[in-house]
Amino acid sequence: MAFVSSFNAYNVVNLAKHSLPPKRDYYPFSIDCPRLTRSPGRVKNKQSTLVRVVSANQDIDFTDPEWKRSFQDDFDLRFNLPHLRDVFDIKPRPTTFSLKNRGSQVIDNIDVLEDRKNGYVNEDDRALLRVIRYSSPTSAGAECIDPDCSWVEQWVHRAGPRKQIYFEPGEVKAGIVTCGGLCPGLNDVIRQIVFTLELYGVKQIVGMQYGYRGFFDEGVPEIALSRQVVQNINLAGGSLLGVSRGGANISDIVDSIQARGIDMLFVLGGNGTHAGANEIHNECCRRKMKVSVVCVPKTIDNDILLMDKTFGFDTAVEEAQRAINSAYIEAHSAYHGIGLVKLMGRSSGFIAMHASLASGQIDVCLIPEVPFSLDGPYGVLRHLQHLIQTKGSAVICVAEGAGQDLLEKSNLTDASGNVVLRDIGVHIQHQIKKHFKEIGVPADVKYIDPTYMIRACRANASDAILCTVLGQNAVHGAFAGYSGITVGICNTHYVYLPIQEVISSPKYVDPNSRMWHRCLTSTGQPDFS
Ligand SMILES: Nc1ncnc2c1ncn2[C@@H]1O[C@H](COP(=O)(O)OP(=O)(O)OP(=O)(O)O)[C@@H](O)[C@H]1O
Ligand SMILES: O=P(O)(O)OC[C@H]1O[C@](O)(CO)[C@@H](O)[C@@H]1O
Ligand SMILES: [Mg+2]
Repeated sequence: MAFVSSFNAYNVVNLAKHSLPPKRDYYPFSIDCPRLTRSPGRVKNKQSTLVRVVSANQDIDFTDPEWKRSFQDDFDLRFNLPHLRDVFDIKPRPTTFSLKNRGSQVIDNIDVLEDRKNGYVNEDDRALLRVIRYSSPTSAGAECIDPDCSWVEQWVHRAGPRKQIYFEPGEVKAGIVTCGGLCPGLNDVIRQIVFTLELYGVKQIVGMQYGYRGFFDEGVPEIALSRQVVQNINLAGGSLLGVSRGGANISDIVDSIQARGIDMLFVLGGNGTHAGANEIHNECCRRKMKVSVVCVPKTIDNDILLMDKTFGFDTAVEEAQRAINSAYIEAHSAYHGIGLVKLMGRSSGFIAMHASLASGQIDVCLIPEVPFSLDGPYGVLRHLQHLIQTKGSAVICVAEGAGQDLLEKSNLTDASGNVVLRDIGVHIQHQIKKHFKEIGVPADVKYIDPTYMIRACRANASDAILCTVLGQNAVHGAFAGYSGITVGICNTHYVYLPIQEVISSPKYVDPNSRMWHRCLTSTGQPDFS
């Protein structure tokens, strides 16, 4: 077979350690991981004031007529996808994925098939990351690179099946792992990954149980996955494989990957999981293991950079409607009723903002990105007083990460190192009761905390489609030979992004964005700062 010349060499030391049969995928040459280590940052403009920018961390001289070209070159380098070819001297073979192929059939001569009907994506295809041309930095939500906010094209790699692949499907062992908190759609993604792997002709697919723990806890064995096993898992919420936080020792995980002979690892998780997956990718690279590590971003918080949205978010927002609607009915039916709903969102207020917008029943939306006071003439409590006087009732939606500065600082962290937040919902509830008691006005406060109800449910239709496409593209990305990448949706197009580019920080609601402005227009709330 015309395939991958240097796969026949292996790393004898590592293999001996785990008493494995020799595999073709360990490569003894000393080639360093070539990935750039730059991260997004801020650029100084010529007046030396800091402009909010989309990317790049070097100083740019905007008086240089070539600055835009340098910026774009730098951008292209950063968004270039890490590929197994960067480390291994490998050659591709024609893909076994064909829309005319149904798994069992081996395609000997791909050229006889019509490419267009198979839907292959060219390696050089790109999607535009930013699509708005702002005429001024003062435009709502403007993300500017230079002081004039000029138009700079930023292209990222298009996701999809390639005509050439870098693995022999019959020899591949693929692993899937789900980490972090639950999220609607995890099962849909697992299911599509399995389906698509089988379409390529992969026979060995395993699920690692309970997140990264599954790699090192001998009490939780890997489980074999097949179309039959995953056929109906999308009908329920949760994760077939289980999830967990903490305990990610990268060296142990990579030892385990090596010992199990995993060639492709699909990692479903949020920011923390992505950081772990990137380290796994780098460690595999350092050990010269030919393993493709591909992430699928999972978080109801929608806080992953550069993406339109993450799967599970839509469902969470939809589920949050039920809580908001109940709070509204309670508040509306009571004399001086005040409904309060706390929604998830550790660092970002996307769920609270979108749920408020969707319900149309919220009078006050509080998110982590926008500071507020409870007390004083411009505080939330005075506004509630006004709402009770004028409307007779009020409904508040607060994100869990909002107003943490009003509470005692928390020194606790969870197993993954995330700060355990103080309960802003309980605090606001107490403050409202106290305030109305002090001013001698009756208020009937009803507090609803639907926290786990909005994520322990089955994906809705829009998330189910998103999960399907992301799961398929994750497999296409691995077969295309990429590693250390994640798959996302940018401006409605599906793309591959280097993990490193999406983990530099959580994505936040921009208080200057049109969406936040729309939310304020909808609630009619004033500025509480
Ligand atoms: N910086 C990091 N480097 C390596 N591993 C990490 C890092 N941060 C977190 N992890 C590991 O990734 C896994 C998931 O992390 P975490 O609990 O933060 O969830 P997450 O992926 O951010 O998802 P969620 O959106 O539910 O918070 C854990 O096993 C954790 O130990
Ligand atoms: O209680 P757990 O499982 O740690 O999850 C809570 C966290 O999950 C998240 O929704 C992220 O998935 C955060 O907003 C929230 O703080
Ligand atoms: Mg996280």
